[in-house]
Amino acid sequence: MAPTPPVVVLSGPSGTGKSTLLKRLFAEHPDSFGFSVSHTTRAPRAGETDGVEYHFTTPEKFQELVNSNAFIEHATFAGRSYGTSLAAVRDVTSKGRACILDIEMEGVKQVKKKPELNAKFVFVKPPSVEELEKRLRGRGTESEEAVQKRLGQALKELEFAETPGIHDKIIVNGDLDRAYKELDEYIMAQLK
Ligand SMILES: Nc1ncnc2c1ncn2[C@@H]1O[C@H](COP(=O)(O)OP(=O)(O)OP(=O)(O)O)[C@@H](O)[C@H]1O
Repeated sequence: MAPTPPVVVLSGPSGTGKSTLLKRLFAEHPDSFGFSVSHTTRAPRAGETDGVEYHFTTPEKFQELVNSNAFIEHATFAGRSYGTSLAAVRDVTSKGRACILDIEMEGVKQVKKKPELNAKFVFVKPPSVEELEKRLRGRGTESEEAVQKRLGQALKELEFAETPGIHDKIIVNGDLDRAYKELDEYIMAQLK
């Protein structure tokens, strides 16, 4: 039997380039990867379908899932809960695809406590905080207040990433092509 494909956790400050790198990875290897479908208590937006973008869930049902230890990581942002269930991860790996989790620091800490997942942890680092600020502004998706908030959080994430033994691979996303090559080589080696 083929071995179960790996779970790869990608984290790093907002604006560091995770989505950009992942988009390219998925495009270049269309059959190798999948994202797990998360649970959320937020309402579906127009065009969103239950079980596709998210598993839309009531707060009561979400709490039941927390209590039954169904989530490998979960968190609440702005009053809405989000979680990644083990079943959602296995849905991806059982199809022979590596499951990529794009999560933030608190989620990383929780997944770290699940050694049975055998996850690999990749951290995407900006070349400098100044460059990160430039990218966040350049993306043009955030208000000034949101940029400041994300930068404050980024400093915490960068400090956390210094903890020895947290990440299996740290990639500095300075030159995009070079960073992509490093990510591609590391992840493809995990798939062998
Ligand atoms: N190596 C790079 N050099 C210059 N600009 C980059 C590089 N990588 C990404 N960018 C740009 O930086 C901005 C932020 O990238 P992206 O949205 O991929 O970040 P992210 O880490 O996924 O952020 P979030 O966690 O908020 O979703 C984008 O405008 C993207 O085009």
